[in-house]
Amino acid sequence: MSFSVVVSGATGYAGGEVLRLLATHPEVEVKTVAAHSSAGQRLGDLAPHLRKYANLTVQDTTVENLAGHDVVFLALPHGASAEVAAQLPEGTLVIDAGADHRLESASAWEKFYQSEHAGFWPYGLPELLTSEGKQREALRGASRIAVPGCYPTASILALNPGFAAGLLQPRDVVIIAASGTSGAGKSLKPHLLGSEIMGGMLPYGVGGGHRHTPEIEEKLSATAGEPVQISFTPTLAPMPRGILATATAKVKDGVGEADLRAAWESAYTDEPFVHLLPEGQWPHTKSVQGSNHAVMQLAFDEHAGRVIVTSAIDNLAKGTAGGAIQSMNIALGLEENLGLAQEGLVP
Ligand SMILES: NC(=O)C1=CN([C@@H]2O[C@H](COP(=O)(O)OP(=O)(O)OC[C@H]3O[C@@H](n4cnc5c(N)ncnc54)[C@H](OP(=O)(O)O)[C@@H]3O)[C@@H](O)[C@H]2O)C=CC1
Ligand SMILES: CC(=O)N[C@@H](CCC(=O)OP(=O)(O)O)C(=O)O
Repeated sequence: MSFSVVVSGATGYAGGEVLRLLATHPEVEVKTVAAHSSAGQRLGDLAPHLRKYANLTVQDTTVENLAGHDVVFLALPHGASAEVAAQLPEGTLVIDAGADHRLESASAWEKFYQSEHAGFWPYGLPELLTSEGKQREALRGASRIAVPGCYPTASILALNPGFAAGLLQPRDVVIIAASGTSGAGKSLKPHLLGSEIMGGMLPYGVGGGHRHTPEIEEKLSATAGEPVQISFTPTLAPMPRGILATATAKVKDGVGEADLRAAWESAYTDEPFVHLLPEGQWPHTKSVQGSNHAVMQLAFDEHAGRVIVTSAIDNLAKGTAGGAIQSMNIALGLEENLGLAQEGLVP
């Protein structure tokens, strides 16, 4: 049996990546693609790389066009998914790549998104260690899933094992992450003009203002069982895809390198897509490009009393579309790695 799927936001980077990965998925059939301003056009004229779906005509994102499928992927701008999602049948699996249902805290949502909170769905990060075990269990049979943001995926995976094992201090956590330009979506943005971003790097959202700050804090706090406070700085890197996050936290008294390594190893050793690299190897964004894998390495800086964890993901794969499909597989009771067999694209 195959599951019928509609991808809304199909003409965007995230929706396009969902389609690219689903093209090799043996248990689903993409029946409908939808978007907004490009409705009525042939997908092949807008996204020629998606050959399998070239002859599908882009539909408008309406409840009527989305209903009637087993699975609905929403890859729309923030704020655009909540209203349509609320009108879809309970039995439909709805997977939202946008932010609308990621935050449990209504006040954090209102502060960072300046709009009404739409509610909270199970968080689509299967490897997250929670007080009730791995988040994977909360996704089994779920009918609504909120896919994490790309920076939160890289950052939370980097620090979660240390908080789950009670090894890290909850204050003075610093995360600096570099993202490829596709993280900003396909619409024209003045700070992303090719001639200015190629060959150079710049920070943005500096000083605690980036909307991924509350998302990272909320999930790490739930794991730690106490409020975790982070300072997060994103930067733009001259590459189309990829995130390299460097996260550092002070360790608790008496914690050493062996404790840290044991915690990260035990968190990820059985995970199909998240890996602590062998000692001495450090993550490279190229090695996960196009794949659903996340790779990381840690070091203990004894002088500073801090653990330093560097993690790499592809923002469009594990950071969005890959994570969304992995979560779909779990929710539907399929093998978790279906449609996600791609290795990294090197060089
Ligand atoms: N890019 C990334 O790395 C990541 C993105 N995400 C999230 O995925 C979502 C999509 O991002 P991304 O693909 O980058 O964005 P893009 O700008 O590349 O694409 C946006 C898509 O949404 C459609 N769209 C725009 N406005 C509306 C609307 N009002 N109603 C319905 N459809 C609309 C567009 O259709 P049309 O072209 O026809 O107007 C297009 O298909 C966002 O919520 C983003 O936060 C999450 C993690 C990472
Ligand atoms: C480079 C870049 O601009 N990145 C985006 C993050 C994209 C993403 O994953 O986050 P959301 O799903 O929350 O939009 C940004 O900083 O806004």
